[in-house]
Formats: sequence, C-alpha cells, structure tokens
Amino acid sequence: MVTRSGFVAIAGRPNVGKSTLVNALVGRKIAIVSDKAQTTRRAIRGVVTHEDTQLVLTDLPGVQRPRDTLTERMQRRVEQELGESDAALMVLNAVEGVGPGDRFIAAALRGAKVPVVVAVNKLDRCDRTKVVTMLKDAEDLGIADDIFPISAHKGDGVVALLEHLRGLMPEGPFYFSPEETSDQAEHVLLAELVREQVLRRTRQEVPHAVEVVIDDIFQERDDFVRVRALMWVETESQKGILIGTGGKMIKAIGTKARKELEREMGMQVHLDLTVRVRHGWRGDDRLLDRLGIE
Ligand SMILES: Nc1nc2c(ncn2[C@@H]2O[C@H](COP(=O)(O)OP(=O)(O)OP(=O)(O)O)[C@@H](O)[C@H]2O)c(=O)[nH]1
Repeated sequence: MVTRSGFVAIAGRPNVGKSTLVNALVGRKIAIVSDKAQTTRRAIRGVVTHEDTQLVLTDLPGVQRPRDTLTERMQRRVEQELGESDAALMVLNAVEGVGPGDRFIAAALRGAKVPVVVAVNKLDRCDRTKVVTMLKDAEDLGIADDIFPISAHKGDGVVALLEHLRGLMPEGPFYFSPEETSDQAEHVLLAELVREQVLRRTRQEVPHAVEVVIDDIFQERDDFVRVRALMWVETESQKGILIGTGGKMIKAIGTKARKELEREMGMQVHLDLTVRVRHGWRGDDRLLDRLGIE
C-alpha cells in the first residue's frame, strides 16, 4: 500500500478553538480546552491515521508579538514548526470576526512554503449573514484558496476539512503506529490535565503563572498508580491562592484532576499535589529546559 503522511501546523489566535479542533480531528481528548487565552504553551500533537494517510497535527501556541522570554521562545518554535510542516491550517473565530491578530498571523503564514488552509470556526454561534461576511473576510486575508466553515465544537464540517488535509499530504511512510494518537510523553499529557483544572478555577494573572510538572509516576499495582505533581508559581500570594482557605482550592483541583487522570490512565490514581514558588520562572532558561519548554 502506498501511504501518505505529513505534518499540519495549526495556527490561530488564542481561543479560536484550535485545541477543540484537534480533539475533533483526533477523536480523543488530547489538547486541553479552556476559555482562558493561551492555554497551549507547548506544541501539542495529535495523530490522525485514516486508511492510507496519516496526519500529524501540531497545535501551535498563539502567534503573538514577543512580550517576555517565554513568548519569544514560543515564537521561535512557531517559525521552526512551519518550516517543518507539509501544510498549515489557520483557524479563525467567526464570532469575533477577522482582527489585527489574525492579520498578524496571516502575514507570518504568507511566507510559508506549504499549502495554507483556513478553517472558520464556531459557526454554530453565527447567523447566515455573519457567516457570509466572515467567509469573505477570510478570503480577503489572501493566504488560502481553500476555506472551510466549521464548528469544531459540534463537529460540523470537520470531515470535509480532514479529507482536504489528507489530500495535501505527500507520499511517505507513517511516522507513528496507526494506534497512536499523540507522541507526547504520558507525563506531559497528565500535567496538562492537572493544569486544565488550575485554569478553570483561577482568575487574572494566576492561570498563566502556573506550570505543572509531573515529578513521579509510581505504578503500585496493575490497577493503581501514584502520581506526584508539582505546581510551580511565581509568588507567595499565587501559592496562597492555589492552596486556598484551609486548602479548599488545592483540594478541589486535586479531586477533579485525579478523576481526569483516572479516565486517561484507565486505573485508580492517587494524586499528590505540591505548590512551589519559583520567582520569575518565565525568564529562567534553565527551568524552562527542565520543564521541557523550548
Ligand atoms: N460555540 C463554539 N465554541 C467553540 C468552538 N470551538 C471551540 N469553542 C470554544 O472556544 C473556547 C476556546 O477553545 P480552545 O480549543 O481552547 O481554543 P484554542 O484556540 O486552542 O485556545 P488556546 O489554546 O488558548 O490558544 C472554548 O471554550 C471552546 O469550548 C465551536 O465550534 N463553537
């Protein structure tokens, strides 16, 4: 059998629904979903294998103007990923319309030497007039001939998009065995599941100041595993918020995160959460390396 395989770099402003789309394409919970901007700090991949074609999806962090060390590193990663991809998929949010952020990303994609596809997402929240305007605006970005109206949330239009992307992949051997849906180390996925619960429960600067690292996974029995996770924050006050009055917050995060881990790992989980303060970790290259953030 002649197989096709390739990498699809997914770009788009924070919150347009990239993670939801990756999940819809892969059909499994891979990328974390949150209504807070910039959830995805690392490039998270999902793998879709269908018949003779394999797509490796790279869920890129939002392309943004560099603000601090971490964001500059993100930017470098975005450019590197585009250079190593076979197609780029830009996601737009039809509810918010095309804005300066989208044009900034479009400009970055214009230099890409691979086919660019645009997905206009969240159509379930738009009326007909808005959809027509949005498709026109998407076309006016001038980066893609192929524009797909979709609802990643409901799954509408996702199959057509997937079929189109499959057609863009060059001939080549599969990168992953057909059963694999993600190349992430298990601990990265588990850490993201814990962090998702932090994002859901905290406000303002706290969500983005928190990084979760899985410190230890100890399989005690076939059906029981102990997971130790460290939550790094930048200040004592953030630590206080995460722990909460009488430990209420950390308990709530831990309970929900444990259930998510149990679902992911398919066994009983004991989750041990510790909060640690690391002042200014965003600017610390050594710590970023340890956390696996490039
Ligand atoms: N109504 C509707 N909501 C959607 C759709 N797709 C995503 N959302 C919602 O939009 C929000 C952001 O979705 P994400 O998938 O986290 O967005 P993202 O682009 O990955 O965001 P970052 O990772 O933060 O850059 C979530 O609340 C999703 O449930 C859609 O098709 N329709």
